[in-house]
Amino acid sequence: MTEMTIAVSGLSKRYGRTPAVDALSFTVRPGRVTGFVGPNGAGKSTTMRMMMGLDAPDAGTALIGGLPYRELPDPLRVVGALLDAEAVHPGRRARAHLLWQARYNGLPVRRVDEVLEQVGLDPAARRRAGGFSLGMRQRLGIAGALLGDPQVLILDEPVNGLDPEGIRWIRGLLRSLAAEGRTVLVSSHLMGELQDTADHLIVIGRGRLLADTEVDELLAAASDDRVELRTAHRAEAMAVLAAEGGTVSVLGPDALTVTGLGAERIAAELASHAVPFAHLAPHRASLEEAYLDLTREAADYRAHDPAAAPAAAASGSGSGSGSGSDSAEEKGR
Ligand SMILES: Nc1ncnc2c1ncn2[C@@H]1O[C@H](COP(=O)(O)OP(=O)(O)OP(=O)(O)O)[C@@H](O)[C@H]1O
Repeated sequence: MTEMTIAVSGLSKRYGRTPAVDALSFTVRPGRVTGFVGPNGAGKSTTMRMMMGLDAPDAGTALIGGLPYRELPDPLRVVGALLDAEAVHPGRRARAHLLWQARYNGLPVRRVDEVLEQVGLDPAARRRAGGFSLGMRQRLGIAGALLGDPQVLILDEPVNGLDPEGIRWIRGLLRSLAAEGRTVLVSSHLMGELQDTADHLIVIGRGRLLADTEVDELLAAASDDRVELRTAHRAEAMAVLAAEGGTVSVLGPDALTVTGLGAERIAAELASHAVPFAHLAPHRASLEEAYLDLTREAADYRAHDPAAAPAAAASGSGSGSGSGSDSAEEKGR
């Protein structure tokens, strides 16, 4: 079977004078969940629409299994997409909507009941989509994407509107689709949403690539050697660890962070000075922190550009450690 990658190369699109997507290149591979992240207005939806042949690029290509979407011989069996959950006619019943989609695209009708069950909408199959909650409409859109049993899934903000049970469900679904060897691209403007879902991340800002990275690598790079320590004997612990060359800062009444000494060394020093402690663990950065580190310099740059206010606001909380000398903008080139 052809390897069903999504290959984006030099992709660009402007709306008037605004570049929505700017010379973007990346590859989405099978067998893993790839998160597509960036603040509101970063260009995720525009990129996905170009992948699906719904918008024409000004330059560059977006190929699925080596072909533009419009040249795929049997597109719905190759790619399933959720681009706009509001696209269902409100008067149409869920099952009738999927039946129409299946018949129109020459897909087996039995798939309709299979996908309704897969997304947990079978009890609502005969209800009109107009009465659905946003979460139910998302599930119906995902059912439509799965109808052709496609190798490639392109889902724009599928978590939007889902309740906690729904979020857990979609995580499981995406992970199992990837485990079956499918190519899964899922966008979100919230990094945290993808923390337990994505294996790989494509991060964009203002239409440009900021990072193309394994989630684990990004987290490791952002986690540095900070160790969190809880002890009721804060002053003694600070004295011992500072004397050993650690940099200690106070997090709370009984909480410290220590850099410059590993967790094992800290445990050994505290034990040898008979300072009791309750908790000692290496700090593990959240995806949100890693993302802020990654976009900080790009955000500083954007803060001087009034046209970029939404992107700057979305990534400008300013917490965390310095991001070193190579800027996120440079990494993207
Ligand atoms: N049809 C359009 N006409 C004019 N401008 C558009 C159109 N579609 C998108 N844009 C602009 O292109 C830029 C990228 O928008 P896009 O919707 O692709 O971003 P996004 O990353 O998907 O954002 P969100 O997270 O808000 O969905 C934005 O500046 C947006 O205003």
